[in-house]
Amino acid sequence: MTGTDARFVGIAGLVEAPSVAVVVDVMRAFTVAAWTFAQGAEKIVLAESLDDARALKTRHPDWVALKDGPPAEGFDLVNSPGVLRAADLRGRTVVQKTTAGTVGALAVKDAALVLCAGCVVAEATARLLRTRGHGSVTFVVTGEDGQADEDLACAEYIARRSNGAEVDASPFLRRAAESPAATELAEGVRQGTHPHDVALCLELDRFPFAMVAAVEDSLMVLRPRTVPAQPDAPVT
Ligand SMILES: O=C(O)[C@H](CS(=O)(=O)O)OP(=O)(O)O
Ligand SMILES: [Mg+2]
Repeated sequence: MTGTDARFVGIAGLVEAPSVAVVVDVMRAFTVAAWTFAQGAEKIVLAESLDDARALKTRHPDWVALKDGPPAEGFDLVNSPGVLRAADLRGRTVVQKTTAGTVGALAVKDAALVLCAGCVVAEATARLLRTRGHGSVTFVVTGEDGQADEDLACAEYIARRSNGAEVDASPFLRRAAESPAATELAEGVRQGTHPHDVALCLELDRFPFAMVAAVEDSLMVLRPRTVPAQPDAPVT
């Protein structure tokens, strides 16, 4: 492969399953997912609906159910990295349902490779794309019908890094910091928040792993995948 041929689409713009999809949700689903793994979770089941999430929790009482918005009966956690980083999730399975991120990942469940990403796993995601040598990558910009600038900026940054280009991250992070989503989180418009959420969502490369989603026993399951630093080394 000589480089990534990137296209950027909103969820509604997905007409057919791409071969390789990078689903981006900076604020907050995939920042939360990364923190979930950092806190020890084994896997995340991406739920199709709130009812599905509740049903999974009922069937597996030891699983941890998480949704966006305010705390709700039947759910253990909210979609907030500031809240998540205080949780002990060692060995746990987490069920996640959010408005944008999880919907985007489920929309590309038939793709050959699905990565879920935010700023906190940007370089690991780009490295995985480089090491696997895929030529054509569809970046799913999950927020605001594909217009969310925090997601688009992150997607554009990962696309450039996946080609091995030296990229100054600051303008991309500035766009994310100045996005409507960041303002809504900072001003308390969104619910189920923590004061550090925006800052945590903007921590570039906080984690060394990428996140790969795949269908397992008819559920869409997200797992961390550590990617070797050397561009040509095999993926673990
Ligand atoms: O939790 C979030 O930040 C959003 C939901 S909302 O915009 O606050 O209602 O969900 P996400 O899927 O993480 O973008
Ligand atoms: Mg979002």
